[in-house]
Amino acid sequence: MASASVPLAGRGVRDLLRFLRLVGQLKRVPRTGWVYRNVERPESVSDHMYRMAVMALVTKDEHLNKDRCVRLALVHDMAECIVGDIAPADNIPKEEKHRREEEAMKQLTRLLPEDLRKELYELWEEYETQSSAEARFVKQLDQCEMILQASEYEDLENKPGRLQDFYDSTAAPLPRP
Ligand SMILES: Nc1nc2c(ncn2[C@H]2C[C@H](O)[C@@H](COP(=O)(O)O)O2)c(=O)[nH]1
Ligand SMILES: [Mn+2]
Repeated sequence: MASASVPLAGRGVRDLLRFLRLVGQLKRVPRTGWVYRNVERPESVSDHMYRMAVMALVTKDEHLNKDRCVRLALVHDMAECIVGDIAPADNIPKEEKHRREEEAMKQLTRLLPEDLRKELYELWEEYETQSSAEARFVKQLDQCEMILQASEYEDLENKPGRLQDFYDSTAAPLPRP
């Protein structure tokens, strides 16, 4: 929350609450990939980002700034509270997906004080442009979290292999061990 030493004025509080209510919508955005495969009670986008943040938290790699990885994980899909969860099957051109998400991040962060606006927008941009080792690692966590979730759904349904395409699409050799 905003610094206790500099309490937000009336409008600032209202805007912060608007921001938090928008972000709260992520709890109710189901992950499209599972919806399309008729998974029962599919996880939400916030469920996905939460476990990615935990995965980053338990990472041991002295070459990475772990705190930055946790922050990147928590912000990377934040735009989906406005744009929704666009899956490859939606066939939305990546330029259009980027335009929608960029506009959503501007709309979201506009509700924050300048310093926080800059911090969150730059985190999102770093992940979107994959411009750091941390961002590239978090992208791998994104894929790892998805296939871990796929395996859990297969176990829950006792249907091994039903979600094989989620594994196949991430099969490209990960550049990190
Ligand atoms: N059927 C597939 N769906 C996929 C695949 N890769 C991602 N997805 C889904 C998962 C999410 O619902 C959505 C986007 O995920 P992000 O975390 O990138 O926002 O698309 C896949 O290979 N097959
Ligand atoms: Mn994601």
